[in-house]
Amino acid sequence: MADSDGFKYKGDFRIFENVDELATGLVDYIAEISEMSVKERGFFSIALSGGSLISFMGKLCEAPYNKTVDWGKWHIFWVDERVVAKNHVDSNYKLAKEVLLSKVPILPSHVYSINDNVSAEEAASEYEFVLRQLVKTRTVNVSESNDCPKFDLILLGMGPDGHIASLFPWHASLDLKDDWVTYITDSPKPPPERITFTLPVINSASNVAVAVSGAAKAVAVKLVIDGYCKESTEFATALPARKVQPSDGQLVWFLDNEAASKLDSVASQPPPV
Ligand SMILES: O=C(O)[C@H](O)[C@@H](O)[C@H](O)[C@H](O)COP(=O)(O)O
Repeated sequence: MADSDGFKYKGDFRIFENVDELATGLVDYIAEISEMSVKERGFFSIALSGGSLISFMGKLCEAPYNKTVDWGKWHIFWVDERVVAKNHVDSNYKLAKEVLLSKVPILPSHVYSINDNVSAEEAASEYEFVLRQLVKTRTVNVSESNDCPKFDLILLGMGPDGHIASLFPWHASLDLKDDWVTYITDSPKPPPERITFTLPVINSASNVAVAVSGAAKAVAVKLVIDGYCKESTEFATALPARKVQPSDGQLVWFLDNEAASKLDSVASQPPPV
């Protein structure tokens, strides 16, 4: 449905019976984009968020992916990171390392984690500097319409408030146009200090996937995809996830039945016989 300003939400969605099937669908898709990117560019640049998304990715360590994926070509980034030590329980890097990076042959020099020895502000500007170098060498592709990095794949989760990465509803960071990476010190989801890609970078990617599960997210999913929800007084336009609209790329949602349960297209299906 179009918003009052005529904005019409674009994106595909895939709905799965349960989180196990969602995880299989997601890793199949990641393996496919990886193969395509390596064929086209010789590299695969992938940016990860934190949260349950990473547990879904655990299936990449299993057959057939552990053998068929060209791990040596992967370059791994973080869409957002909590400003904590890399061995801290809140670190997105630590989670990805435990679930995936320590179990597959990704080259340590291709893992671009955030400097955990400096302030949030310094970490964000250092990370942007690193990205600029990698865009120059085209390890990360560049967008043709702006000078932003064009990641082969950006993976996002979504909170019940509609946040993605560390971009939260009504936060000034949502309006940044020129920065690639920014920092916040007031995250409503702990811990408070985080660094995050900005919307222009997320929306410049070739592919963006949002993986969401559970009934607690159903209202936000409905607001973002359908643009309204009778059970909520929130404005759909305020949800950061609704601002994820790749300008020249594909957006795919991976949902389990519970998260998708309020969508128009699902609610209008006849009940199974
Ligand atoms: O570091 C973070 O906190 C995240 O990157 C954040 O954006 C996360 O992806 C969502 O909050 C969904 O997390 P869950 O899937 O665990 O609910």
